[in-house]
Amino acid sequence: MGTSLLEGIIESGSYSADKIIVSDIKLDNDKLEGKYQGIKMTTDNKEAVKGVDVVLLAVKPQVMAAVLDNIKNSLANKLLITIAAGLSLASYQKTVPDSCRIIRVMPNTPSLVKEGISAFTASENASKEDLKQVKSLLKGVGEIVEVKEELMDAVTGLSGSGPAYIYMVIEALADGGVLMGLPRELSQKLAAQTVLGAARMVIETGQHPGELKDMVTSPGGTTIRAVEVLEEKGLRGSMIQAVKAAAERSKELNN
Ligand SMILES: NC(=O)C1=CN([C@@H]2O[C@H](COP(=O)(O)OP(=O)(O)OC[C@H]3O[C@@H](n4cnc5c(N)ncnc54)[C@H](O)[C@@H]3O)[C@@H](O)[C@H]2O)C=CC1
Ligand SMILES: O=C(O)[C@@H]1CCC=N1
Repeated sequence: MGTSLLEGIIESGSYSADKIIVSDIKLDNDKLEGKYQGIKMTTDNKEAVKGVDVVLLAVKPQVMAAVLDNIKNSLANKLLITIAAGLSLASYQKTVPDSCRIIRVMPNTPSLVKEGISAFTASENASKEDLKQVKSLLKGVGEIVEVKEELMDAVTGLSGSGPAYIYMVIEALADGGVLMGLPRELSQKLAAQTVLGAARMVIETGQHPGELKDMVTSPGGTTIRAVEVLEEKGLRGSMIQAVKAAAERSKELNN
């Protein structure tokens, strides 16, 4: 996820590569350094955060405590942005200096192609400038919305993890096309563009998805036969339960 954000941020022009230091214990130096002139790479988190104004943490929730403990002495007066699922603002505040402002963000991987959506929530000591900064950083990679912290687990279950559910839908649609005789490549193209087009219809017309579904569904036609199958097999119930399961897992990660 860190790489998706990094590449989206640089390519959208939100930040130039020569202002960024990437720290990762497993660095793929050649790849990023070759691609983005001036970007600095290190495996030393402590070194990386020393002279900067903004620190963005993109490690797994399970290693966050160790990473924070290692860098906490360099976080005074800095803006800390974290994209870790589940971890509350309070869980960081236990470790970082009081003067450190924290913004918790839940992005998603389509940020890589500037079609992401990120939700964020900020600590009380975050300034208007901090909010502006995070918005300008993330707006280059897609939509951005501010939410109350108690909604972050639900956001994680929906838009954070959601791209995976939709990739499964696209893969399954393509399999269906292949089953009915379409070549794989054509089938995948038809599937992906259908998902993209349907999403655009919801966003651009503002119509209820049920109403848009009805527009496709001719009486006695092909679509209603498929809708009957999807209802029998529990597509909508499965999606609702999937979002719930992921949101509950997000909550568990804070324990
Ligand atoms: N993958 C996704 O779609 C999303 C992930 N997130 C959050 O992003 C974070 C990263 O998740 P992924 O990108 O999926 O995991 P990942 O395993 O692909 O990336 C984590 C990176 O952290 C590095 N790393 C591990 N320990 C480190 C340490 N001590 N110091 C410096 N670097 C270290 C790893 O080498 C790796 O490159 C998680 O907190 C996750 O909850 C948030 C939204 C979406
Ligand atoms: O699977 C995960 O835990 C991360 C958080 C949201 C998307 N991926």
